[in-house]
Amino acid sequence: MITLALSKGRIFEETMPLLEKAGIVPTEDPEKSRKLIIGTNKPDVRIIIVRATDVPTYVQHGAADLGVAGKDVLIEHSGAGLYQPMDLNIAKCRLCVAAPEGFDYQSAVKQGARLRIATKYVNSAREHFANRGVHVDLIKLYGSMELAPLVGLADAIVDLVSTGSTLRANKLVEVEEICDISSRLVVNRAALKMKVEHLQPILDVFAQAVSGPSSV
Ligand SMILES: Nc1ncnc2c1ncn2[C@@H]1O[C@H](COP(=O)(O)OP(=O)(O)OP(=O)(O)O)[C@@H](O)[C@H]1O
Ligand SMILES: O=P(O)(O)OC[C@H]1O[C@H](OP(=O)(O)OP(=O)(O)O)[C@H](O)[C@@H]1O
Repeated sequence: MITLALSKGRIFEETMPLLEKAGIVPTEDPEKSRKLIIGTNKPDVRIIIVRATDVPTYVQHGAADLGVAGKDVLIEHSGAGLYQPMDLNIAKCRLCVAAPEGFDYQSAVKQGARLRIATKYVNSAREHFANRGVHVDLIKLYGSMELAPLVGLADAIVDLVSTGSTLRANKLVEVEEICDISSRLVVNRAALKMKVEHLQPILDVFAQAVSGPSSV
């Protein structure tokens, strides 16, 4: 049995076309079903539905053989045992520093101000500000980071931006880009060795599907 860990929403939706190219079709839609283990048309392949941030944990511990996780999630996850064979080029966005429209971030940085930064991405944020020599107090949040500067919890945030509409809706502007983000396939190293006959064909089809629309 091969177990694939996916999160509901964009990761599931954007992974589906790649799975279909591998001839794998889920028997249920996780948006409609409350089931957390979903079968597929292949009796030896199942999909487990987990939180996006939990995908690396399930794969690391071998509860899933492989999974799809954002680079943002993988940077924050600490743990060995994960093999990252490919960038699937899905769920694309960027990790940014954003601040309220009226806040002169660059001047504050130049003046050496100590900034309060709200984020879910503390490892990425710590590294980014350390590289820039910016003094920060990091405030860990689990979502809705855009709210923090609006209510005085933080001076700025580190969050994902795609269209920019969430920032605009909350009168925030991007002041620095940290890195591009996309989702990666992650594979349990032990599973790769022990289940290579089952896993390798799936990995091969994923690789072909990612490399171009003309491939099968
Ligand atoms: N607006 C966006 N556009 C494109 N990709 C995004 C966007 N927001 C997040 N992503 C990517 O999709 C992944 C999954 O995001 P999703 O919103 O489904 O989960 P989450 O709410 O971030 O995680 P969790 O449920 O564990 O808190 C993220 O880890 C990121 O790589
Ligand atoms: O630039 P945009 O296109 O507006 O996208 C950016 C938003 O997308 C992500 O949130 P998401 O939609 O995943 O909601 P969540 O944080 O509640 O999961 C991210 O945390 C931003 O809030």
